[in-house]
Amino acid sequence: MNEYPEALTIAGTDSGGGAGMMADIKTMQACHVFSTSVVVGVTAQNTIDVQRVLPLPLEMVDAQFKSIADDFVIKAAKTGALFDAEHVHNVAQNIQRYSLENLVVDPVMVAKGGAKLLTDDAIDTVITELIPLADIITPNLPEAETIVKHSITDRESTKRAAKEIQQLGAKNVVLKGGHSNGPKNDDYVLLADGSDFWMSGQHVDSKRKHGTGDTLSSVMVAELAKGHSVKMAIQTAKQFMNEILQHEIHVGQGHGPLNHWGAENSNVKI
Ligand SMILES: Nc1ncnc2c1ncn2[C@@H]1O[C@H](COP(=O)(O)OP(=O)(O)OP(=O)(O)O)[C@@H](O)[C@H]1O
Ligand SMILES: Cc1ncc(CO)c(N)n1
Repeated sequence: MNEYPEALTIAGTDSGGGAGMMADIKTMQACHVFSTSVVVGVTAQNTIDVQRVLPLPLEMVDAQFKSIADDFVIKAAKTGALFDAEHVHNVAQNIQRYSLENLVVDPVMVAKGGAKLLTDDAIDTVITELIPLADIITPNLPEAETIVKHSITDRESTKRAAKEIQQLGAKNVVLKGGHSNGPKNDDYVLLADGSDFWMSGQHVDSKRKHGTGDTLSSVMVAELAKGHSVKMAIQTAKQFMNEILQHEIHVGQGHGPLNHWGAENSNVKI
C-alpha cells in the first residue's frame, strides 16, 4: 500500500482553477502529498478577474476543521485568502485548537486583477494573531509593505522588512520578489537562526502567472509534510516555480494559470 503525507490548505476557492485552494491542491498532488482543505470562502473568479467573494459562516469553517482533525494526521498546513478579521481570528483559533504544526502563512491580500481578498481592518488581526503562529511566512512585496508599514525599494529595505516581520513572530520569512520592477525575481529568505540568502530565478515575461504565490507556499507545505527542513522546503519551492514557469499552458483569456504538471519530468526532487 502506498502512503502519502497528509497536509491541509486553509484558503479560498477559485472557480477558475488557477489560484487559491485549487492551486494549493494541484501543487500538493504534484508533490505527492495528500491535501485536505478547509474552505474559508468561495470566490467566483476566472483568469480575467474576481467577480464575487463569499466568506463562509464561521460555524462551517469550524466544522471543517473538526472533520479533518477527527480523521487525518496533518503534518503541515498553510493559510491563503482569509477575507476579513473575524475569519482570520477564527482560523488562528482553530490552528491552535488542533495544534497544527509546520504552518506556512501566505498573507494573501489582493488578487492579480486588483480585487481585495482581505479587508483593510483585518491586517492588524493577521499581525497580532496569525503571524506569531507561522513557521514560514511568504509575503509578496506589497503585502510585506502593508505589514511593516513602510515602502520597500531596494535590497537593504527588503532585508529590514523581513527582519521586522520576523520580530512580529514568524520564525522564517520568504519575501517574494515577483512584484519588483527590475529584471530579476529574486526572493529574500531570512531563516529562524538569523542566516539569510537570496533565491534567484530567470525572469519569465508572461502574464500566465495566476497563482504563483499559492503554488510556491504549497510546495513548502508539501515538503515540510514529508519531513524536509524549512530551508530545503523553501529551496525546492523556488526550483519548482522556476521549472513550471518554463512550461506554459494556454487556459483562459486573462492571467492564465500555471502548469502544475510542469515539473513532472524535471530534475526538481518532489
Ligand atoms: N515573471 C516571473 N519570472 C520568474 N519568477 C517569477 C515571476 N513572477 C513571479 N515569480 C516568482 O513566483 C513566486 C511568487 O511570487 P509573487 O511575488 O508573484 O507572489 P504573489 O504575488 O503572492 O503571487 P499571486 O498573487 O499570483 O499568488 C516567487 O518565487 C517569484 O520570484
Ligand atoms: C481565492 C484566491 N486565493 C488567492 C489568490 C491569489 O493568488 C486568488 N486569486 N484567489
